[in-house]
Parts: sequence; structure tokens; C-alpha cells
Amino acid sequence: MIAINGLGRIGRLAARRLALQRPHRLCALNDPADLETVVHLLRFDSIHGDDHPAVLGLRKGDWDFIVMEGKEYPLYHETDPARIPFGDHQARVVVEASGRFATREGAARHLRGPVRNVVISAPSPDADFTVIHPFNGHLLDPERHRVISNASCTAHATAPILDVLDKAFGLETASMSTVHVATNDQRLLDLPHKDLRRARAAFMSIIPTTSSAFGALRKALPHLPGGFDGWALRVPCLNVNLVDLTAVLRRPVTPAELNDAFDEASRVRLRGILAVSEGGLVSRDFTGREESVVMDPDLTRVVGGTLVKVCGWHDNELAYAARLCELVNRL
Ligand SMILES: NC(=O)c1ccc[n+]([C@@H]2O[C@H](COP(=O)([O-])OP(=O)(O)OC[C@H]3O[C@@H](n4cnc5c(N)ncnc54)[C@H](O)[C@@H]3O)[C@@H](O)[C@H]2O)c1
Repeated sequence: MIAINGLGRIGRLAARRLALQRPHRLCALNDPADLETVVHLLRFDSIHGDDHPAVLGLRKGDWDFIVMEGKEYPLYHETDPARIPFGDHQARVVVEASGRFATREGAARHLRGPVRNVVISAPSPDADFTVIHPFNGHLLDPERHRVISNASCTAHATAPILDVLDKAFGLETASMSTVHVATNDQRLLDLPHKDLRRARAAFMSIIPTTSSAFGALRKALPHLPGGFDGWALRVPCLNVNLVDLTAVLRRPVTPAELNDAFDEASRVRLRGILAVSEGGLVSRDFTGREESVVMDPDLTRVVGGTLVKVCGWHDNELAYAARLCELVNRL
């Protein structure tokens, strides 16, 4: 059974998805917000529209429930994982999607009674294992790896690109910038934040900042060339990021060879994870895509044979929630 802590952008998408696809597996939810607020935000979504289950709130005595597609899920309002009685509902896996407990120590507060694993919906500095499916999921041992990080949306989008380049041409070195939409970790208007740039109004500027994807990628794909690094440019958009990756390959290539390699990977080996888009699209057109990355062949460039630049889009919310749900279902 699966429980979810933190019903924000990612937690709600995961809850809706599990309620539609695996209602018998979802057992309980937690968020400090009150019942009316949680129900309202589950029903109305500014980005993903109304393509989600019928949702109601129910109060029985002191207890709150979210009803999705006719099934009742207990909703708690704790702020400390150690106080959430997920174990009473036979939860074996907790999705930690609050963004507040990304360290092993914090996430491990869920590990009580029947709860065997916690999956953090973000990179973690010290989780037992960082998964980027399908590249290292086979190494995950749920008995040994009790606290698991599902890396980040950017890491999930970047890993397939690196994988194709490395397998097809050999990867010497690489650098990546993610053109990343605003998230609730920024400020709507200028307001203190530990990152001075994220303290600035999110919808006014291009905001250069760090990306936790690099740490997650280094952990999940340790064979990557050393020094792989880059940054995020937060832009005033709501959904869908662009990964812009520059690499030096071991042998000279043409743009057509690069695009063919992505095309081939999208058909069988990375089907469902990497896709290739048709031409002329913009970020909005990728909302609702569930692949970790959708390559844009028009943007492929080669400079002098071995220096290449390739770009791929991803729905940072929906595609990430899809990978997260696949992981907890496998667990
Ligand atoms: N938004 C994205 O595109 C995205 C993609 C991949 C990963 N992530 C990661 O997922 C995590 C959540 O991101 P988000 O965008 O959904 O965040 P969000 O800010 O939209 O939601 C956070 C939720 O957690 C709840 N919360 C706050 N304190 C809590 C506590 N003590 N206990 C339980 N719940 C608490 C809030 O009420 C809110 O509903 C972050 O670590 C983020 O980095 C986000």
C-alpha cells in the first residue's frame, strides 16, 4: 500500500494518478492544509485542467477523508512525518513529496511499523539510493535501500540524452542548462529566500540558479564523464522545461546521425522514456506528455564534428509524477 506526504504540485498529480490507475494501492494522504483547500486544489488545476478523478471532501467526526472516484482516503494534517499514522493503513511505501524532508534523516521519520520504504520526490544529499528509471532501477534493493530518491524532473530528462550520446558515439564530456519554469520554491514578488536570485519576483526576470539534477545524475549514473555540470535558468512560464545539452563526443558526427540515434532509441530501447517531436513546437505543446524527455531535432547542432548541442522538452510535473508512480508501483 502507498501513502503520500505533501499534496503540492507533485503530490496531487501522484495522488490523482494512483486514485485513477491503482485505487486499491493508495491508502492515505497527509498535508498541513485543511480539507477544503486540499479538495479544491485536487479538483481545479491551473495547468493540467480537469482531466482527473471526481474529488469530494468528507468529514466523519474528527477525521477527514478525500473521496476520489468513490473511494475514501484518510487525510491527515501533520507537519512531522513521525506523527502521521500511515502505518495504521498498512502503508508499505511512503511518497515524501512535501519538499521538506529530502535528507535521509528527515525522510526516515516515516519508517515505522509496516512502512518499509520512503521515496523522496526530489534529489537527496544522502538517500540510500537515487533512481533514474530505466538506467539504474535494476540495482535498487528495497531491503537495503529503505530511503530512495527519485531524482529530479531535470535529471530524468537529461539521463536519456546522455545515455543515447554515450552509447551511440561515446561521450567525452558534457554540460547542461535547463530552461526551467517557475516553481513554488520561488517568490511571486521579491521576498527573502536563501538563494538571492530565487528571492526575486518569479514572473519578471530570467533567474539563473542552481539545479539539483547534477548531483542526482552523478549518483545515479556514476560512469558519466567527470565534471558534468551546468545551471538552471528559471523563466516566467508555468510548465514544461527545456534541457539544452552541449557535449564533446568521441567521434565526429552529423546532425542527421545524432537525430537518427535519438529516433532509434525512441522506438524500442527507450520507448516511453524518450520521444522525438515534430517540428515547430513551443513549450506549451508539451504539457501532458509523459515521456521523461521529448527531443527537438530542429535544435540539434554540430560544431566542428565532435562538439554537439541537443535539446529536449519535458513536462516537469506530469512526466515526473508518472516516473514517481511507476517507481512506487514497482516497490
Ligand atoms: N514542481 C515540479 O516541477 C517538481 C518536479 C520534480 C520534483 N519536484 C520536487 O518535489 C517536491 C515537491 O515539489 P512541489 O512543486 O510539489 O511543491 P509544492 O510547494 O507545490 O507543494 C508542497 C506541499 O507540501 C505541503 N507541506 C508543507 N509542509 C509540509 C510538511 N511539514 N509536511 C507535509 N506536507 C507539507 C504544502 O502544503 C504543499 O501542499 C520538491 O522537493 C520539489 O523539488 C518538483
